[in-house]
Amino acid sequence: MTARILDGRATATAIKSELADRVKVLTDRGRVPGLATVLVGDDPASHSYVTGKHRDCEQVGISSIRKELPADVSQADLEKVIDELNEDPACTGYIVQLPLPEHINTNAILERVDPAKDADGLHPTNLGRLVLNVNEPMTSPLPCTPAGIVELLERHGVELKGKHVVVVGRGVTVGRPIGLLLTRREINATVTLAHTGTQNLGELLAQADVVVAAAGRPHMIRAEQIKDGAVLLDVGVSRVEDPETGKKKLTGDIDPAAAQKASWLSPNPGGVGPMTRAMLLVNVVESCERAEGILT
Ligand SMILES: Nc1nc2c(c(=O)[nH]1)N[C@@H](CN(C=O)c1ccc(C(=O)N[C@@H](CCC(=O)O)C(=O)O)cc1)CN2
Repeated sequence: MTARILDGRATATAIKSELADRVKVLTDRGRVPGLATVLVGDDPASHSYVTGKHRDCEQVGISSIRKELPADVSQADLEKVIDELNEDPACTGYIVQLPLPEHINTNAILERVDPAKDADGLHPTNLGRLVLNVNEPMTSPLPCTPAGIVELLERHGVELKGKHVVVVGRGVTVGRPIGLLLTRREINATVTLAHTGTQNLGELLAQADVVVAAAGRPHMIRAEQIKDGAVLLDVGVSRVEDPETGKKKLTGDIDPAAAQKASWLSPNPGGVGPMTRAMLLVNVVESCERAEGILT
């Protein structure tokens, strides 16, 4: 068996085309969606993700604002930028690119974002709504990567109902929130959250119908660990030196040989990453639609 590809690039392109029509409706009514990004420091990967977010905005007609701060910015100065964005009417939603430098209290920053402008769905109020399941119908943004994974599977017709999903990784952007989403009644999966401290990971993987690998450990999930026909979502990303070229290349958490045993695989790059970006745009558009009374 060779896995079929969960094509995140093509799916994200389709979502962006649908969003462009919705943005036109909003702008025709005088409500222009505007995404701001806050980037601290000069990490090349974070720079490239933020650049991609602005490019996506341009493609669908969302205006965008870019705030860049030095790596040694103080907590107080960063909070000032957050306060300005909370007040800026041109910014209808924004994100603070993660990770932030170690001297910054990340949770305090996430908590300072106006929950109504939280385009990442990572404010405690919005995560709390996910926990309480008050989000049905959608009244607040979902974290982008978990929402992107669900959308990617749905658009490829992969059923999650009754399936055992093993999530590897407990980060705030993927591992922790995805279980809350997948165990909702309308999705109805059973979720085990594993992480780098899990002692019987092998046993859990052998039982998994679906594996969400989000630990950021290159090729940690191997073919011999997974069940025949498992669905594999490769989320974690590391930059590893290619022995042939000596250059750094993107490497996911799943060993490519696992594709021979899986039924579906999201490649990395080209799988969940583009979906994360597409769902960010969805959050921005939906918050404007809610404000306009189009989405209830
Ligand atoms: N505030 C946030 N910070 C971070 C998030 C997040 O959702 N919100 N997630 C990640 C980074 N991220 C978005 O910010 C992100 C990562 C990867 C991609 C992506 O499209 N990757 C491409 C490959 C890109 C490359 O070639 O370098 C792919 O997978 O095909 C998009 C967004 C951590 N921080």
